[in-house]
Amino acid sequence: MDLPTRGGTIRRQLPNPRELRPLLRFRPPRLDRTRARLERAADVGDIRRIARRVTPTAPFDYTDGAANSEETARRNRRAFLDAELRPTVLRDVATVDTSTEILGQRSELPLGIAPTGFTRMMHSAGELAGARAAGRAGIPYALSTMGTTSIEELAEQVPDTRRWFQLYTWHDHRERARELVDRAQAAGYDTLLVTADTATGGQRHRDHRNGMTIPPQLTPRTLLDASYRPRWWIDFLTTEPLTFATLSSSSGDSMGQIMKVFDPALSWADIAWIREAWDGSLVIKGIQTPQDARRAVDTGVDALYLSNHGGRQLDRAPVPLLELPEVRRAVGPEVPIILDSGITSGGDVLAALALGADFTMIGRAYLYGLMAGGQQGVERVLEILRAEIEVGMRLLGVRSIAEIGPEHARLHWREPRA
Ligand SMILES: Cc1cc2nc3c(=O)[nH]c(=O)nc-3n(C[C@H](O)[C@H](O)[C@H](O)COP(=O)(O)O)c2cc1C
Ligand SMILES: O=C(O)C(=O)c1ccccc1
Repeated sequence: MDLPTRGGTIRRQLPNPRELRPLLRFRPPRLDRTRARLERAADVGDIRRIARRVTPTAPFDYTDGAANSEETARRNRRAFLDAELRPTVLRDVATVDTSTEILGQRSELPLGIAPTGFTRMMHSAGELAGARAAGRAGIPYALSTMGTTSIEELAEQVPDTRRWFQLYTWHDHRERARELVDRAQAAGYDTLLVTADTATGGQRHRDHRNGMTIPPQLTPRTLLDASYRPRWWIDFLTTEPLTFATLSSSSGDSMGQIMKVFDPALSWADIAWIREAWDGSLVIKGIQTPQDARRAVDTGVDALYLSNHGGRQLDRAPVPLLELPEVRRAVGPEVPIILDSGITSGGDVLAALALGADFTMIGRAYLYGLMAGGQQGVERVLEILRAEIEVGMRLLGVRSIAEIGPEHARLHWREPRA
């Protein structure tokens, strides 16, 4: 074959068939299909598509969905996409350091794994997979009160991962909250996140429509779905039944019933006794306005966690990224701010840091990885985000997380029309 080039042509020799023979004898080792699929995924969106293919509709929708109109989850994403990243060029970014410090300890990335309930329903590897992947990446992992691995087992199995514990309190069961706090303390969790945006459960319409129950059940309705995803069901039915970090049992309850367990009477007065009961760092998760941010600081928390629960609670709630600059102004430069809701890329993380956050968390992004490929899937998500953060830092012209400042992002890529 002759290829035209500027200087003339290059004659390409066709190979002698005899030389091809050794190639034909070569048998590639059987590739691990999951790993190959994960490797081909370029971003978290690709990982989500794999997750959707291999996970039954009900658990996928529980994870992917949000409250009511789901508009809050869309706004969370839109705010990140509308943010503009503003480079400072010619800064010698030959070496960049993605690590930072949060609540007194180093984290290799400005990012942690957010607490999620029912994690062994997304994939049988569940919380242990998330915590192991976090440990390998050198970032913190938060266990939910509604997790499906006990406080003690997680600590025992994954002792080297930095562990945070997220607290939900139950109606009429305040003493149980105290017991959980004591257990988390005894098991070496260093930070307590008290979730404040869950006075009651959000209304998740996808769960209602799917007739979702905990645990998922094989009904005529789910059988067809199961025929497309037999691997998930085999896995689910042959591994340890769902037990909870803290609940005694759950047997076929609908999401609507489960959402009734939350304690609507939880108030600011409770933060004071929790502060007394807990020796480690204390964080209120689910702060959504500058006013509440100031109030939280006044009660003596160690950090604020700005979150609308990924749009899963109050529909049309404020978008954390959009509130962030005003919250930062309200509380001053010293109070650490952790932010989540809508983060799916390294660029999202950098935008949050530039606009005033110190640290970020991911919920769905890591769960897509978990559904797509267990621990390997979470590791792939963290690797994708790590690479995006590193490339993003170089292109922004910063060598360290501390160098990221307000000059590096604007909330809207063009001024909103007047
Ligand atoms: C499936 C799922 C379960 C969750 N369970 C909890 C929980 O038990 N406790 C809690 O405080 N937040 C929970 N969250 C909220 C996350 O901690 C986090 O705030 C949210 O996922 C962030 O938004 P993102 O998914 O867009 O990253 C859950 C989120 C998801 C997606
Ligand atoms: O789904 C959630 O967002 C959540 O916080 C939760 C977790 C477990 C049970 C109920 C709600």
